[in-house]
Amino acid sequence: MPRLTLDDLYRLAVPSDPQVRPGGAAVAYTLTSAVRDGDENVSEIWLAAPGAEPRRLATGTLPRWSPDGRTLAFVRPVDGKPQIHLLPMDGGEPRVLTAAPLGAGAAAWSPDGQEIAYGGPHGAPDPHAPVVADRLDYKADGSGLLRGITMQVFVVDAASGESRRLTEGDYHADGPSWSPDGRQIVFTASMEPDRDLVPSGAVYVVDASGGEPKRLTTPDVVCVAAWWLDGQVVAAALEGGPVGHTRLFAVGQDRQEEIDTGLDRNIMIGSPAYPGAPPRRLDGDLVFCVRDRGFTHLYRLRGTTAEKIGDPELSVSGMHVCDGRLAYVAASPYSAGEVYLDGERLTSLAPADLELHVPRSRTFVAPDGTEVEGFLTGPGDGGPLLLDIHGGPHNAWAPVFDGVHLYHQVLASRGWTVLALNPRASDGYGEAFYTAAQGGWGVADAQDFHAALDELVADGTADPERLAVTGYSYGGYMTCYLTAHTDRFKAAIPGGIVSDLTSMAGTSDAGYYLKMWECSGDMTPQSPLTRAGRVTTPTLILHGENDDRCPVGQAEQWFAALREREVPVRLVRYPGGSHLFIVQGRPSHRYDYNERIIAWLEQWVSGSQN
Ligand SMILES: CSCC[C@H](NC=O)C(=O)N[C@@H](Cc1ccccc1)C(=O)O
Repeated sequence: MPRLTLDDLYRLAVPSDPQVRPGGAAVAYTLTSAVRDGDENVSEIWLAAPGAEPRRLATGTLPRWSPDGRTLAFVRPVDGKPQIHLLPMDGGEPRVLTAAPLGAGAAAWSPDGQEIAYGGPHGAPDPHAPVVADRLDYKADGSGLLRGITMQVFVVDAASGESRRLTEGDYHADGPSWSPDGRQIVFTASMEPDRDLVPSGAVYVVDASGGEPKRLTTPDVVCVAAWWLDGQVVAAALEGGPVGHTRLFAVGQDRQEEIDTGLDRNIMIGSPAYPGAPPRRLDGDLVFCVRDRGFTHLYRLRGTTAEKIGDPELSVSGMHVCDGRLAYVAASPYSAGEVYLDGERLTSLAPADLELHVPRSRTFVAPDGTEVEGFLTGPGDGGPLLLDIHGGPHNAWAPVFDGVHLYHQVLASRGWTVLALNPRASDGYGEAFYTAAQGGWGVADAQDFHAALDELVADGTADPERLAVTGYSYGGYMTCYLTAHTDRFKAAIPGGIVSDLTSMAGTSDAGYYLKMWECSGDMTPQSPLTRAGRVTTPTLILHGENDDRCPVGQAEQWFAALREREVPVRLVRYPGGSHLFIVQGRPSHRYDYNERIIAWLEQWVSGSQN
């Protein structure tokens, strides 16, 4: 069977956001593909049911069923702005419902199906006016300069399309969820004047007809989302600081109580580039996603006991429950994602005509006794090895096929072994592990990479003369950090990089968070630029030009520092690319990113040219 090539990027279709149809054994989901024509990612809404071929319903994203299951709301751009559309399931074309000047988010149906709440941007920005900032949160990766735009909650009449704004103020409010009687809506917002300096986020409740929102949660938790689940408001929140596991809380007036899952695991509610989904009720029990040693698994809380449900070899990226039926999207070593309903697979999206290399788990022990897990893809026969470092630093590699890092598969076919390591600070190994590099970026975790490489060299898995390193974001940071401390790598490819923590702290949209909580204390030993003079490794820097998380100046600084010392270095800038461009960006950029990694390795690592 043939092996994967980079052109398969244009053949992969990845499902997400499954939604169980009320009263029916069917699941709507979004299916996203990269399309060469127009160089765009196209998302469509599909419907899958047991015993039937999945069928395409419409182009769009964020499918949401009306309570009677007869109408499907979804989001699709009109004149460049996302608007909520309604698709009647008994026939007919979708009709556009909202005319939100800056666009609308996912639909939240009222329990009687008469109205829809949604979060959306609000404001009247003038692109030519001077941009005035009084707080640090004046920009956000993916959106750029906010120019006074805030997120607000709106309610639209599902019949007339008449819309009203429910929240108003100099704060961001989002994630509306209706009370079972349809009289109230909860949402999350951070209304503190110094919310850019103090981690904050609370659950508010407001009458659906309007009025002053009332705060429900107390300031000792930072709420990121809330849902009304069977008459109970449940919030996802952090306690005791902004770096740590997300937990679930039962929310009342002026109080919240942690829902004890008994698991030392991070609750995953889902966000761009991170797997997970909002928790749901299944026959009264709470079902939620957690990170679990690289995988994302589903758990069901029966009373006080959380039980893992579903196939532990699958890694879940989305989940939904309705009328006692559980749908999820999950990836395996052979598929970037399939849709399941009550454990039955409804789709066949895997590239079945390709033979994929399957990642193998392996644990390593760092000098201080910390155990770290990694996944090896490729022959492991003493040939070249590429160390790949994930972002976050609190993300994690999963031992499944993904449609982003296609170079893993191509390199494995060309004799490379790829090591995707989950060093300390990765998610899925407990909270102490998650926070183990706070204030010690590089200083604490560099040993994990060296320990793994030492073991793989010692046992003949990798050739010590043909080691290379790559990584994105935190992984780009660590690639710079490692090459500033060792010459063991023959090539390095940092992407979306962090090179200078001092300038990063003042220019990233998360710079203050980085300085105060991730790299607190003396940043000098943590900053790669401190030791740029030590670098000899030929380095290819790949960076999105519109990255507001790790601004392109980070790449420019590293490029200049290496070039002036005559280290072989190349900088590639991706026009319009945000921090997430390798996941969500133009297909041609994603292809190029993969292609350049392979070409740089083959140029600089001897004996690896094919
Ligand atoms: C409060 S969001 C900043 C952290 C975020 N974490 C999850 O991914 C993130 O974007 N991390 C970057 C690296 C980074 C960390 C802290 C501040 C700026 C950038 C990443 O994706 O690795």
